Amino acid sequence: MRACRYRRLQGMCALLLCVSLVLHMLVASFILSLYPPSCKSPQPPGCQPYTNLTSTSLTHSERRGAHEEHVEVMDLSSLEALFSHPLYNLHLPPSPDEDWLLKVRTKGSEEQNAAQWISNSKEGYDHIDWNSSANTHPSWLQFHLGISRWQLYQHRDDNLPVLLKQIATSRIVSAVQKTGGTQLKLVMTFPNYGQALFKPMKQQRHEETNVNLYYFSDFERHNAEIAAFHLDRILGFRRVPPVVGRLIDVIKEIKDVTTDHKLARTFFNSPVGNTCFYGQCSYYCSTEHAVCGRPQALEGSLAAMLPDLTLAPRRSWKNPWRRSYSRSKLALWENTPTYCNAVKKTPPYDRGTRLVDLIDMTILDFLQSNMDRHHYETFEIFGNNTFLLHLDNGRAFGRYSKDEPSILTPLVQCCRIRRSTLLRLRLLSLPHYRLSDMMRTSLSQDPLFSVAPLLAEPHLSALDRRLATVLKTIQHCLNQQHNDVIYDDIPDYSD
Ligand SMILES: Nc1ncnc2c1ncn2[C@@H]1O[C@H](COP(=O)(O)OP(=O)(O)OP(=O)(O)O)[C@@H](O)[C@H]1O
Ligand SMILES: [Mn+2]
Repeated sequence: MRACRYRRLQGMCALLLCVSLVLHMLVASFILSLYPPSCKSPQPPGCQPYTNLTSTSLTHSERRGAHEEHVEVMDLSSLEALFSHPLYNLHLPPSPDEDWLLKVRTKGSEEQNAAQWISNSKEGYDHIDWNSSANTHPSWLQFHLGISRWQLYQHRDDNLPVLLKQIATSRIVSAVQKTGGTQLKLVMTFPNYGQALFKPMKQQRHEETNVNLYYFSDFERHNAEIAAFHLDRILGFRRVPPVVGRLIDVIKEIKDVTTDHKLARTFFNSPVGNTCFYGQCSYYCSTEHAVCGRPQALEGSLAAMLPDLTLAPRRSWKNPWRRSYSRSKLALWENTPTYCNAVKKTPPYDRGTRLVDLIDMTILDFLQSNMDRHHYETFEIFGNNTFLLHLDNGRAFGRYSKDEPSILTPLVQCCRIRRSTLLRLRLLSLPHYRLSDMMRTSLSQDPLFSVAPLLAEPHLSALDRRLATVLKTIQHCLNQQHNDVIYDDIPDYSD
């Protein structure tokens, strides 16, 4: 650990040693201590599009004949054209050193460049033979090292398809329950010490949320987590951690490998012989809410884990437009049309990009009809000048036959939007780049597409309908001659 020193965490080697009980983190910190800054250069133009990931661990019996043909022919060129558009390739100045989440001093790294970190052979894990050269780093580590002040990954990040494929196909060494939150989720670990957050399928994709359920009683949907990642990327935000679908064998890949005895104790066989489990959590962890394989195969979403909180602490913020989470009470914003005036004067919304970042998140949530954005998180090290993490999208895409106008309230009340966001939204409303088409194409790259489309067609059409509503709302703001509707974050770009 001699060379270890994170940016602005000088002298924190002791802290890193404290947390080194977690082996994968220890490995990460060794590597980070050697990491040369030059590895973060922007991606070269024309690098690989997000490669097709359909050839994963799905068994043939899981596939549907007619649908499978479709899998092979999905044309990625329209999505490729979108991602080649100048609005996705804006020339931004290179990020200064302090804009990287994890970064180390280069001093002293030269003599260690040749060194390799050798792991004690631990059962189930790969032998580590990484050194300080970035191309030996596992994809999860490259992902962590690529997180910056303004985004989780770069546009056309070469590592993204590699990371997704690794999460979708690598052997699962361990699966333990993640505490916190209301619903059952597992942290899965791979042989290269990478980790992902697993959320199981709880609802068939074509089902709509029961109209009598309040939003806070709605189930979470694995396909919503996957679709949110694709939607966020198509919107050009890159603020949702990479998510991929996977068919899990609940016995071989959870029960047999878990060290979580509380979780193991909740496995049982259903009356028709499917293997089910329910884990322990505050609301939805009981025999009645069990998740079941068919008979062992269970669909789920796997989100790449963010760097551990001890390495990259996050701050949680209350959303000023959060719902009351009560059946009878309205929140203040719901009956105060001037609510935004007060928010605009309140730090951190009174300066910088925080308000327009919140509007970006609002637009993502209205499009996917996610009412469950009570909090959002940021990386603490970046202070108030940073992007908002779009975590937890499990309650999105519950209904396609109805839109939820109240989600758009921050935009309606504040009449403010980033110019780059507005221009991309307009682009996505053109026939050539229609949002629903982009989403259909993008989602076809997920491995679970070979079971069934991740979003049913009515959900895709709802996206176009909701996008038109967003654009109409902005037009209404402009017509009312608000003089500060557009926050011009790209003054050099002419449309
Ligand atoms: N990809 C990720 N990497 C690391 N931590 C994550 C990731 N996604 C979510 N988390 C953390 O895990 C916690 C629970 O996740 P999430 O909110 O998705 O679960 P949940 O059960 O839906 O929670 P809630 O009931 O509060 O909505 C969050 O507070 C978040 O900080
Ligand atoms: Mn949730």
